[in-house]
Amino acid sequence: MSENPQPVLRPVLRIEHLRVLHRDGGAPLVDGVSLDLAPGETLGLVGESGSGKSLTLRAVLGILPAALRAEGTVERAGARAAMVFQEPAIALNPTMRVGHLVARTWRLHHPGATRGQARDEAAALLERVGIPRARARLAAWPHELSGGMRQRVMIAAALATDPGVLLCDEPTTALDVRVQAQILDLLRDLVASRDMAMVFVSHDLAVVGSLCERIAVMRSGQIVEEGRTAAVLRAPGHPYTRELLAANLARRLADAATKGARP
Ligand SMILES: Nc1ncnc2c1ncn2[C@@H]1O[C@H](COP(=O)(O)OP(=O)(O)OP(=O)(O)O)[C@@H](O)[C@H]1O
Repeated sequence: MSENPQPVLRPVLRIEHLRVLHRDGGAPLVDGVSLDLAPGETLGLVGESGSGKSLTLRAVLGILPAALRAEGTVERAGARAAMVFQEPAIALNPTMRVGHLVARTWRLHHPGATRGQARDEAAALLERVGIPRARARLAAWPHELSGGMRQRVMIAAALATDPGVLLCDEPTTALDVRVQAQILDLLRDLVASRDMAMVFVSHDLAVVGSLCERIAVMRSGQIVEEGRTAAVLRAPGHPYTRELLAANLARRLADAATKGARP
């Protein structure tokens, strides 16, 4: 029988035995998380509120709150990581025009470039993330844009760093369902066209199911189950994953019933 081994790709992100702890002691908030991400791979990180998903992403990026510290290994193999946060209204600087934010971020990563080049790149990036009349919007303030457009600006700013890994922390939770779907389409398209890996934190298993090849389920700071998304959702091995699935299904059914009951 002939063997047909998969090429071994060097991971763009390797997390080993990551722990996040309070500086003044107590139980770890993230407790021994290990994950590998190949170039272009998509991983959904799910689990109930407080299970340690956001802190895992923040530890990868080195932006933990001052009261916390990380232990363990995070290797990025030269790939940059950029983060898209849940609430673009908070993450965006309200006193900076959106074009300036994107141009400035791009210029930080292209030191020899001129202001004019940075402006052109910013317009191209805003256009890439689906902002109509991008050049005219360079001068817009964040408050002049809708929530969905603001999240597109955040994604453009993340892309300006030319990341190998995009870390998304519930990037669509604050948006209405229609806009959510548009942003998910955009992320799907970006990951496919840029060979960018992505970690996508979400409560919503259906969203992860539609977006991510792999899934890791977190509970109390630990990964309790990990695998191909389709396999895990079809036949969850851990009781907690089954609970999460049941809770997700119940919520979806309740939402559908509420919508159906509207006059
Ligand atoms: N700055 C902080 N100081 C102390 N504890 C914190 C801090 N930030 C988060 N925590 C605690 O760490 C734990 C994990 O938080 P984290 O935000 O990673 O959870 P999460 O899984 O992302 O939850 P959610 O889905 O609600 O965003 C929680 O118990 C939280 O209360």
